[in-house]
Amino acid sequence: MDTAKNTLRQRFRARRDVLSPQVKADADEHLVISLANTDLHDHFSASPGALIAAYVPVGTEPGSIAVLDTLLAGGWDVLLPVVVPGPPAPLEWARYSGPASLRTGRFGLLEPIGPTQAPSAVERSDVVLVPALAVDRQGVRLGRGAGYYDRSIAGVPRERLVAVVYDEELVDQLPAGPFDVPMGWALTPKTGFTRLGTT
Ligand SMILES: Nc1nc2c(c(=O)[nH]1)N(C=O)[C@@H](CNc1ccc(C(=O)N[C@@H](CCC(=O)O)C(=O)O)cc1)CN2
Ligand SMILES: Nc1ncnc2c1ncn2[C@@H]1O[C@H](COP(=O)(O)OP(=O)(O)OP(=O)(O)O)[C@@H](O)[C@H]1O
Repeated sequence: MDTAKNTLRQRFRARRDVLSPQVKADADEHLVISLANTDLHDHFSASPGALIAAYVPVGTEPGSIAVLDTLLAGGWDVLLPVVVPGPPAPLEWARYSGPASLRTGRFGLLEPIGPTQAPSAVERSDVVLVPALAVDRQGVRLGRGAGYYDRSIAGVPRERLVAVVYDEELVDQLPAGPFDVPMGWALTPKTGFTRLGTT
């Protein structure tokens, strides 16, 4: 199972590695539009002022700081993950209050400088945007392979969990592992929100 997942990770990574800056920028712009429009409120029945857990994209991960700023401008409270020292453990969380509030943390990831909140903070979120390399139509998500998110989101209702991927990374089937937490939605640049696991 792990070999199968690792082979798939390499394959999806290789595709991201050759994304042109223009394609990436267009995709990020579309994500901003999806999140700025009413989709979020329609799908999650959460009003501005509600809490959304997001992530700061690195490399060719879909999304941008502009996505985070769009959420802030829309009145959302935004939480970002903080990786704690040591072996993989549940993520801690801290509030995003703008690009100046970020500093480089573990693995070169940007993290908020403000006070951190316990891992359970994510369970108060109305929406959780989860980074992924791919997701399938049943909701099985392929992540980086360290298990940080699977350790962190098991207590979040599925219908609040959104895997953010490029359109080609929403696929028919991925191998599922025992700890995989199923996603309720995919968010892709071209299609916006797609409900997962309902057929
Ligand atoms: N933008 C973003 N933030 C995120 C995640 C993510 O996938 N994307 N995570 C999703 O889980 C968590 C961090 N998970 C990570 C897991 C492994 C590595 C990584 O690069 N590991 C290297 C070892 C680097 C080192 O030891 O210094 C490796 O595996 O080779 C980075 C982040 C939380 N924040
Ligand atoms: N809740 C958990 N408790 C203990 N081990 C876990 C848990 N979740 C995942 N793991 C372990 O972490 C490793 C990576 O898991 P998996 O392949 O599901 O990662 P992933 O979902 O791709 O990564 P991530 O969640 O970091 O994006 C595996 O060895 C898995 O057994």
